[in-house]
Amino acid sequence: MVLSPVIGKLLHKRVVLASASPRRREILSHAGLRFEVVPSRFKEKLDKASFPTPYAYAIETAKQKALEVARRMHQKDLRAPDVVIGADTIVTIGGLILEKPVDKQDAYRMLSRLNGKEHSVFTGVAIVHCCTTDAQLDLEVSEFHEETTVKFSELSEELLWEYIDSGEPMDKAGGYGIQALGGMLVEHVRGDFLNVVGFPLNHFCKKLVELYYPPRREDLQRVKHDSIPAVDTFENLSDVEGSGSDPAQGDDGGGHGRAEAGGDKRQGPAGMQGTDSTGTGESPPPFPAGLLELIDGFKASKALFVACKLNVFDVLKDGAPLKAMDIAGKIDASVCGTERLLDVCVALGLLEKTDRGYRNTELADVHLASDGEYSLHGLAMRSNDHFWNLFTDLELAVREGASAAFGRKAEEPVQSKHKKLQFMRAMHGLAMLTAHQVATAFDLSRFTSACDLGGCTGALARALTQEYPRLKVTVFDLPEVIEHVTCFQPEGRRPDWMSFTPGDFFKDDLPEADLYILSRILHEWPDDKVCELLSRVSSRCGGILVAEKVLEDKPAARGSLPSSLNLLVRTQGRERSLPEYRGLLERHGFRDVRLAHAGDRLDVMLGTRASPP
Ligand SMILES: Cc1cn([C@H]2C[C@H](O)[C@@H](COP(=O)(O)OP(=O)(O)OP(=O)(O)O)O2)c(=O)[nH]c1=O
Repeated sequence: MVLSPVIGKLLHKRVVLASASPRRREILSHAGLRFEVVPSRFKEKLDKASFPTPYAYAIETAKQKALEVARRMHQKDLRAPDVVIGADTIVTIGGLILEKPVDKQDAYRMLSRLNGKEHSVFTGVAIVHCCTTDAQLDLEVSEFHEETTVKFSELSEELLWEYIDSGEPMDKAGGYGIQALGGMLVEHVRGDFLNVVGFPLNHFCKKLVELYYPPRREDLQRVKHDSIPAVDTFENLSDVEGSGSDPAQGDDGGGHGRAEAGGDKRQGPAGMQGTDSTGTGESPPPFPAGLLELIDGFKASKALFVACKLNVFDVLKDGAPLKAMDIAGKIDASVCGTERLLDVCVALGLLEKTDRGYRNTELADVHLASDGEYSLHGLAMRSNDHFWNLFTDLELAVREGASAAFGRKAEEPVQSKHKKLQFMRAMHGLAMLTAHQVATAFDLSRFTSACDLGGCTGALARALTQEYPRLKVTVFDLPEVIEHVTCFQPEGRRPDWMSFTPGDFFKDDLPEADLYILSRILHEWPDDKVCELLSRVSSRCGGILVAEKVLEDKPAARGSLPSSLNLLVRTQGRERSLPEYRGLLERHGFRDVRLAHAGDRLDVMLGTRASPP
C-alpha cells in the first residue's frame, strides 16, 4: 500500500538508493518505495571550506554519491537505472560541520560541542534521472536540502561516556542517533524528525510533486503550491496508460474517452520525458507552470532587490524573529507594504514565518545580509540600480546588435564613490564564491609569481596565496578601484603578502609575473581588444589562467544566459566557446590549453608557454 501518489510515480521505474545507511533504506521502504540498494563508493572528502554554506556541501556530497552509482551501473550494464537517489546528512554548530566520528575521542569532542546547545542537522538529497541513448548516459540532477534544529540537554561527562561506550555514535553524523539511545540526549526538535535520521521524506515527496506533477490550472485553485497532493490510499498504481486510475487525474481516471484524451503522461522531469497533449480541445495542455514562473520572474527579482535595499535581511540577521510592524519601523516603511513584501520573501524561500514573526532563512543570512563573507547583497544592489535599467534596452540591443546599442546607453562611467563601491561589492561577492575553485582548478605550484589583471578587491589573489604560500601575487586594477581595496580585506588593512598596483592594462606597464590571470575579463571585450591584451602579456610570462563561463555545444546552461545578454546590453564583449578561447590563446603562443570546471557559473583554462628568456 502506498499513501502518497508521488511515491507511486516511481513504482514502475528502476530506482536505486545510493546509500549504505540502514535508516534511509528503512524510511523509504516504509513509505512504500521499491528500490535496489547500491552503496556509493564516492569518498566523502570534498573541501568543506570551498562551499559557501554547509548545506551546499551536503547537497554536493549527495549528488556525487548518486552520480558515482549511476555512472558505475551504466558502465557495468550499459544501462543505468531510471532514478538514483543519494543523500548526505551533516550536523553543524558554530560554523563547524560534524560528520561521523572517527573514534571514541572524536565522538566525545563532537558530543561535548553539542552539549546543552542548539545545532542544525542538514540532509542534502540528490535525485538523479538517468537516460541511456545509444549507450550514452544522460543525467539530470534535482537536488534540495532540509534543515532541522535539535537542542541537547545539559549532559554529564559520565552520561556522555556511557553513551559513547554503547557504540551508537560511530556511524552517525554528529556522533548521535536521535532515533535510538541518542533520543535521550535531546530536549527538543524543530523541523522534520526524519531529516535528522538521514532522509527528509516530506520534502522528498514535495520534490517529486514538483518533478512529476507540474500543477494544472484547476489544481492550482485547490492545492497550495508546495504541498503534497491530496493523500489518497490506493494499491494499484501505474504509469502505464490505461492501467488503473492515476491519482493526478482526480476521480475520472477510469473513464474511457476523457481518460484517453487527458491521460496524464507527465512521467518525469521536463526535458527527460515528453508530455502528451493531444491538442483536441477536450483536454487542456499541461499547465505551463515553469513558463508562468518565467513570465513573473522579474517581479521576484525586484522583490528581492527591494528587500535588500531596505536592509530587511540585515535587520533580521542572527536575531530573534520580528513581527511585520517592528520590521516596518526599523526599515522606515509602511506596515501593510512591509507585510506584503515579507510574505513574498517567505514564498521565495528567503524568509521564514513563524508565530513569533519573520526570520531569515540560512540562505538570506549567508548571502543577502550586507556584511557576510559570502554576501551577494552588493550584486543584488548593482542589479537593481544598474542592470535593471540597462535591461529595459534589451530589445534595442537585440534589434541593432551590441555594437550599435553600445555607446548609446551602455555602461555608465563608475564615477561616484557610492557607485564604485557598489560595483566592487558586486564583483567581490561573486569572486568570493568562486575564488577557491578557480585557485585550485589546476596545480599552479610551478609558478613563482602571479599577476591578477583586473583582480579588483583581491578575493582570488587571497585564495591563491592561501593555496600556494610561496606564490607572490600582485593585483592590478584601475587606480579608482585600488583606492578602495582596503575596506574589502578581512583585517581592514592590505595584507603584506599581496601587493596592489594601480594601472590600466591596455595602457600602463604591467607588473612582472610568471603567470597572468584574467578572471571574468576577456568576455567584456571584443576579439581585437582581447588580442591587444593577450599580446601585452604573452611575451612576458610562462602561463595564463583564464576564468570565464565557456559556452558549450549543447544549449547554453541557464546560468550563463543572463550573463550573455548582460554583455549584449552593456559592452561589446561576448561569451565564447572553448575552441574560440583556445584559438585566441594559441594565436598568442600559449600551448596545451586545458579546461577545468569551477562550478556552474565559471570554467578555468590554463595555457602555458616556454618561459621568456
Ligand atoms: C544526526 C543523526 C544522523 N544519523 C545518520 C544518518 C546517516 O546514515 C549518517 C550520516 O552519514 P552519511 O554520510 O549521510 O550517510 P551514511 O554514510 O550512513 O550512508 P551513505 O553515505 O552510504 O549514504 O548519520 C542518524 O541515524 N541519526 C541521527 O540522529
